Amino acid sequence: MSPTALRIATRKSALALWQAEHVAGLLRAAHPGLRVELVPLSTRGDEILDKPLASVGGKGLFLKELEVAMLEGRAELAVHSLKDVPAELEPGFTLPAMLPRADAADAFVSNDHAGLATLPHGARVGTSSLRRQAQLRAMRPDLTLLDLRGNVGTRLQKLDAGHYDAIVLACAGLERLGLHDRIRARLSAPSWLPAPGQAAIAIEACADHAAILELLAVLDDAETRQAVTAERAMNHALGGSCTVPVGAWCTVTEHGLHLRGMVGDVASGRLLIAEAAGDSAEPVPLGKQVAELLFAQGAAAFLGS
Ligand SMILES: NCc1[nH]cc(CCC(=O)O)c1CC(=O)O
Repeated sequence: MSPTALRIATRKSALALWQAEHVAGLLRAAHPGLRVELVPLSTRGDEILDKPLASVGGKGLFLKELEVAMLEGRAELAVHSLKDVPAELEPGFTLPAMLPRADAADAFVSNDHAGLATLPHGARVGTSSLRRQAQLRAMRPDLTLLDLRGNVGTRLQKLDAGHYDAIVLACAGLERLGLHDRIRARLSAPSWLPAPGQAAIAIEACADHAAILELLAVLDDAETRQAVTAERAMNHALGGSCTVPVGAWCTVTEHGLHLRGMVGDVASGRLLIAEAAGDSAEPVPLGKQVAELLFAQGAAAFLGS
């Protein structure tokens, strides 16, 4: 029997609520008559704001409460930014849909400066992402890198309050929040790599609820899934945590997939970069291949902890 209503577990940040509303609208349009509502929840990842994410347990913090809500029957699905979803899901869960990807570039955001290249010597740049820190170090060893956590609105407020000369955010998040005007410059591939899965919205559900999975799967975008599956497979093969600076960018063309991957070191600003092409039906082997190429360049020394 097909469900008549779906409840979407979501975090309460403006970006999370926008994404959950977006999915709700798509589900209502795809399934006329289906009732869809939001179940906003607090997660530990949202509550712990004073420490770098990597030191308090990583990405899973943002998912846990939403997964518990699904297990307890308070929601049928959860909506996430795929980049916040760990390489390996908790047992019993699956990602039945990934929406078409938005702009995966990062955004250079500043009130006083047009781009990274024209920042004055020693300028203060805010980001707690190790991937962003390592790439900033590589391009501009002179910069002062400062931690910056919180949701998108909080980060912009801290910039506007003068705590930083510039900050780095995801273009996709700014665009979804109607903040496109804050993007001073795009930091984009191939010279700057996004996080695995950046700019893709994922739907998570219990793996054994076949009727629900069927309703959700209509929103899946095959090309996005191929690309982000390759990126996430690479990340997983590298150890798949957010305690290491890892970037990945996979493009999909008529000729197949092309994956470029990066492992970096924040202290030295050294970046290892590898790339390979593969068949669009085989994204996981491609991700593993690029991870192997990075290991062949010495990635293990960057990952060791
Ligand atoms: N880490 C928080 C987060 N998770 C997803 C996005 C942006 C949207 C996306 O990548 O889909 C952001 C904000 C940011 O990095 O600026």
